[in-house]
Amino acid sequence: MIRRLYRLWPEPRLLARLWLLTAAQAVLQGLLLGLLVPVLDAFVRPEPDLAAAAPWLALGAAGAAAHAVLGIIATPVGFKAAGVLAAQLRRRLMRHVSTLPLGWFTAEHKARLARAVTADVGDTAQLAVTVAGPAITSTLLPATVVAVTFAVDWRMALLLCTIALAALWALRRAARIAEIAEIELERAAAGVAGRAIELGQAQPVLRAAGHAGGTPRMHAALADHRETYRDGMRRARRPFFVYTGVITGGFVAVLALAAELALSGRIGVAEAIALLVLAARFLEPLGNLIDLIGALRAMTNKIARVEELLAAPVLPAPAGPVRGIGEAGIEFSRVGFTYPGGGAPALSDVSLRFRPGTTTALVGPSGSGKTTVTRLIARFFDVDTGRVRVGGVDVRELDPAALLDEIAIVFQDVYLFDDTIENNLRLARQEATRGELEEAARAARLDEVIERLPAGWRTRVGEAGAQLSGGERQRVAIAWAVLKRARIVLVDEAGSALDPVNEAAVSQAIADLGDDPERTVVVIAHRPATLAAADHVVSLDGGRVVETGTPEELLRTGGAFARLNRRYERARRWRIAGT
Ligand SMILES: Nc1ncnc2c1ncn2[C@@H]1O[C@H](COP(=O)(O)OP(=O)(O)OP(=O)(O)O)[C@@H](O)[C@H]1O
Repeated sequence: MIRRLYRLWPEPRLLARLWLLTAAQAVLQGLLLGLLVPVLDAFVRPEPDLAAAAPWLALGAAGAAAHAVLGIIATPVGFKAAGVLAAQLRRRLMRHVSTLPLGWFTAEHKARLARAVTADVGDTAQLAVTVAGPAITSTLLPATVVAVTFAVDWRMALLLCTIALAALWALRRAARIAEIAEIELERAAAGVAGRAIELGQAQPVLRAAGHAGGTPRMHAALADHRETYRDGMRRARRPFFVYTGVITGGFVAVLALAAELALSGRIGVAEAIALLVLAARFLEPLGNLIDLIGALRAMTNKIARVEELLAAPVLPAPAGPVRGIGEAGIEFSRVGFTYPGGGAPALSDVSLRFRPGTTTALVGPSGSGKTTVTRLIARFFDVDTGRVRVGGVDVRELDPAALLDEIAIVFQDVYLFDDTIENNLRLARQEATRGELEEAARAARLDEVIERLPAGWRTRVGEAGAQLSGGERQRVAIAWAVLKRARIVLVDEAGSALDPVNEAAVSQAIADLGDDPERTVVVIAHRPATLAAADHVVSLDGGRVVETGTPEELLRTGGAFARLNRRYERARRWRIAGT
């Protein structure tokens, strides 16, 4: 455990210093107890001999002073450690996560990351100080006391060893049960958390259905958590009693042996008293271990969760990465790809070309592979077979940062930071001038939105951009693309049901992006306006390309695209009739 903790920290020096200080204090305390024997021997005589005791007392005083100095040094290190260690581990985790493929960031992984960065890292650092330290004391102090006892009486030392072995056996059982209980409680807590999120998100539906106070699933999750907690406590009781039994029984055995040795004259009174004090200082910290074991096991599980995140594989880095591309053309050559853990291939034998200065619309039924095409361009994942080239260079040979510099992604649900609209835009290019900001806003049709906002450019957009509508957030993302001068823009229109004003503005802004002769635009198209403005259409089905061509060509051939277009037209007529 100590080794695992040590390996976890990128700069473990502080941790090592703290533990070394704790260990030194524990060993020193044990050795100081050994001085009791000559001191008591000098005092428990018919004529107490102060002169014989004096050097031992002086040594004891020096040892106690050294112990106090160690304590003075260790206290600020301990206070500082938890915060510094948590910050170090968070930095390590964030550094690792920032090198993971973007495809790793699924909802489940994001939730795990949030939990690790907040709770697990903080708790582990806290426990490394508040639990690992006392655990070191509770192990090293008894070990030193046993060594010292050997110097006084080997029989008592052997008895202490036997008690320690029995205690270790009981402790291991208690630890196993505590670990299982912690994992089960964690599972039950995750269930409650999931239901709580559901309760928050589905409030309108739940209120309409008369379940505002919680769904049966929520109550079941709470009951499960309660029962799991009780069950864990029930199961932990037995090994706890066994352990305290070993410690209490050990104390009785120590008393009996000391009495027997003293009464039979094999040891003197001074040694008997010293042995009893040593045994008490042996049993007390050993007894504390049972209280620490639950926390130590909880720490093991937390460490395991952080380690799992740190073990997530990064994308292979090229030996000599290409740092830039000449032009922004994209080419898929016989690409095959299956998602990690996925069953059927998401793309099979896909060959495509996206030329600079063009806008290509990707169309096809749900699950046909449209999103996957855009993800492979941005190297969220690596292909299984074939190649994806950007500017003629295999994306696996490109420096990942250089590739992402060229790309802007306009998702269906754009995430904005809780800051002003200006600062959000500046994320694309920090040093952009006011003129450049305004030009990007105009190109993205964001200028008309900013004019309407109460504080203009200085309006705060709220948590995740909640003060803006979905279409307005998409306009910010398009402005990012312009400001970043991204030569490749990937747009996902899927699922973004916009009002007609926003829809027209966003479609027009996307169409304008494609007018730049150096820019390659790929749109997962769901709007007739986008389809009409596209230079090319790629129609996918079941992970394969079924049609490519200009919209006019594909309309003439009457295939999948023509059918899709007819559906869009019908939907548009319904809307016009309905409005
Ligand atoms: N992260 C993932 N893990 C496993 N399988 C996935 C993942 N994402 C997509 N898939 C699968 O890959 C296939 C292609 O999915 P993709 O998202 O590319 O389709 P799509 O055409 O964009 O669909 P939609 O229009 O519904 O977004 C589908 O079978 C889908 O279930």
